[in-house]
Amino acid sequence: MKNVLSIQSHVVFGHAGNSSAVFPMRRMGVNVWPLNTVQFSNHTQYGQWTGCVMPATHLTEIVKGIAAIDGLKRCDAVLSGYIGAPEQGEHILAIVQQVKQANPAALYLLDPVMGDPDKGCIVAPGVAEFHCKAGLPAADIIAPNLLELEQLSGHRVSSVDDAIATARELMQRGPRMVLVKHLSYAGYDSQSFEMLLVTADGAWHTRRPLVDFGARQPVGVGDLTSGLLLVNLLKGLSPQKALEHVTAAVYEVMKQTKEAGEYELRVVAAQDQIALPQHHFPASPVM
Ligand SMILES: Nc1ncnc2c1ncn2[C@@H]1O[C@H](COP(=O)(O)OP(=O)(O)O)[C@@H](O)[C@H]1O
Ligand SMILES: Cc1ncc(COP(=O)(O)O)c(C=O)c1O
Ligand SMILES: [Mg+2]
Repeated sequence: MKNVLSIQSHVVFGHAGNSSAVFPMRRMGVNVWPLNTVQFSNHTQYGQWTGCVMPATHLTEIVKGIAAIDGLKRCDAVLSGYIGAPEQGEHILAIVQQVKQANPAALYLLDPVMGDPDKGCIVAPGVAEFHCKAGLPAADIIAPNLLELEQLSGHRVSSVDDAIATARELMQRGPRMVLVKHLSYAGYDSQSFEMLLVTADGAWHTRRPLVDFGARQPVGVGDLTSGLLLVNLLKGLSPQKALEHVTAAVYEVMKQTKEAGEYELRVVAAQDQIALPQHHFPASPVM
């Protein structure tokens, strides 16, 4: 069984950050060690929440405890997502180094959650800069959405070819794999939801049908997406197969959430379809 140290937000009510990704990752057969960067009542897209950001030293302290019982060598990957303050980012990078010292084969997947004021995703000042300057070079895999891809690269991205070139540009600075987890207006077709996975050797593209949520889009979709990608890779799937599973599994969750008339993701109800999706969306090689 693989072990993932998952460092992201925790919401008590609903699903975002670890509250979105941990259960599906476990359901896929991976052991998850959740380490929470914040504990909030609910995600920030409600416009109000209670709770607090953990002190950055808390993250290091917990990992120190795991090191003290000689547990770090069993860590196969670190996943990071929503962080509450840029200082937490520095502590996370030190944790990644420590894990890699204990297990040189460990992977680091960075989901550079940067916030999107239009969507109501609120992230502390300095976090986006942290991802661009320090996070990117330290990551083995990154999973930006289009907005995050543009911020990491410092330029607009307006087509699939552009997105591939930009992913490769970012790969010059560190990561060896880039998942563009929402191509948005850079995709081929505004009537479908598209993703792109880029490695040194290839690029694969998927599309799935849009589920109409109107203006109130569910939150935590990105966190679910990056968590499932990591699990698939740890389980030894090829990049192409990993992307196909993620595309279908997240679609099943979206579909069931819509059918139930819910706003919060139905990760528990859709667990069997996450494990064995009933839809298949091929990942087509690009170029
Ligand atoms: N099949 C789909 N149909 C409609 N909307 C989708 C579908 N899949 C994902 N979404 C929405 O697309 C957005 C994904 O945006 P993205 O920026 O990649 O992720 P996030 O903001 O969750 O990190 C989310 O708002 C999600 O609700
Ligand atoms: C607490 C918290 N964690 C994580 C996220 C990121 O969610 P998503 O997967 O939609 O990017 C958000 C977005 O608003 C959030 O409020
Ligand atoms: Mg996101």
